[in-house]
Amino acid sequence: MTLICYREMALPLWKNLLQTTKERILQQRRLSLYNGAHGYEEELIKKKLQQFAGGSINLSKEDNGIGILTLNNPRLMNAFTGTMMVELQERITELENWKDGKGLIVYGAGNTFCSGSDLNAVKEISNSQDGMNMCMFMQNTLTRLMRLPLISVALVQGKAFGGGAELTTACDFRLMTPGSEIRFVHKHMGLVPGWGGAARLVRIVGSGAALQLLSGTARVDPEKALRLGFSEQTLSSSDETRALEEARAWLSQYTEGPVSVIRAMKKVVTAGRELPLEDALRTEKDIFGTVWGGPANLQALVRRPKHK
Ligand SMILES: CCC(=O)SCCNC(=O)CCNC(=O)[C@H](O)C(C)(C)COP(=O)(O)OP(=O)(O)OC[C@H]1O[C@@H](n2cnc3c(N)ncnc32)[C@H](O)[C@@H]1OP(=O)(O)O
Repeated sequence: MTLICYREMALPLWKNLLQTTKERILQQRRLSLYNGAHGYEEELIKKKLQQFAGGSINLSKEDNGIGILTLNNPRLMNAFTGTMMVELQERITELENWKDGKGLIVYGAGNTFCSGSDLNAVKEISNSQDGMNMCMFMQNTLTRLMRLPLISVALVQGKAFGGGAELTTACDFRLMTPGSEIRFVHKHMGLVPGWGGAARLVRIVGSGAALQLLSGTARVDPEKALRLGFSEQTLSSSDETRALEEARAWLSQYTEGPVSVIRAMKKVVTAGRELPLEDALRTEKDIFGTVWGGPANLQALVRRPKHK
């Protein structure tokens, strides 16, 4: 009798768990670009990447709704090892499931951003199948980062080279510290960007400037980045703790306010940025429906604020 009751209680729980897991996988597929239909073999490349260990990607979630994502491999100027690529994907999944999140700062440990992919690992996966799978793996992950309902900013200290430069373009904004440098060095490696960096760069600075930065492997210092509209601001300090504090303060101007509204704001902009106009308008209507008559809206109607 007890056994039957226990089974009856446990069954809906299992069903619920299965349903949630299924929904999560479906949501990840929707937010990603590539799947098996594109010849993408995720499990194969993950297994390969796990062989190149080192460093870590750390995430801390603060009470103010700001997440801090740290690239942590200072011995190699925060170059992306294989396990760091896999960990980045895991942290992005965590951020997708963080319902209280409003903002994200991406930065590198040890006063430098990231020197791109780990050249030791790259040498070992230089065949075409691994290269294509790694490219699709990183594009999927960085596209999901770009589509997070969080306002994201790359805090660039020291150097952001190659894949590190590409990563900065997956954030909504970039802040640079004095003496820092972003550089798409791919041409020197006989490559073009493959983590989605070229497509995103064109949308940020325009096709002419993007072509110059890529084909000239130009050094982008804070002044040049400001001129190009690539960076929002040059911070006053290049000290890690103080720069992080400044980045937090800068981001807070935009994350201040109710979670539901901030997240909805990022979603309407993502739709506007990515979809054809009519689809973007319909998406905006749907997202509007999630905040209209919601708690923040009703409270504002009671307060009747004057926007002086
Ligand atoms: C997606 C496509 C890509 O990302 S392709 C990779 C593009 N990136 C690169 O080619 C960066 C190559 N590295 C460099 O140009 C220099 O190391 C830079 C980043 C300018 C730093 O110079 P510097 O401050 O003098 O330090 P360093 O050269 O002594 O470097 C310290 C240790 O870090 C290592 N390191 C650096 N970058 C990488 C990398 N991408 N992959 C693997 N290791 C890297 C250096 O080799 C050096 O290590 P070690 O002390 O010699 O053992």
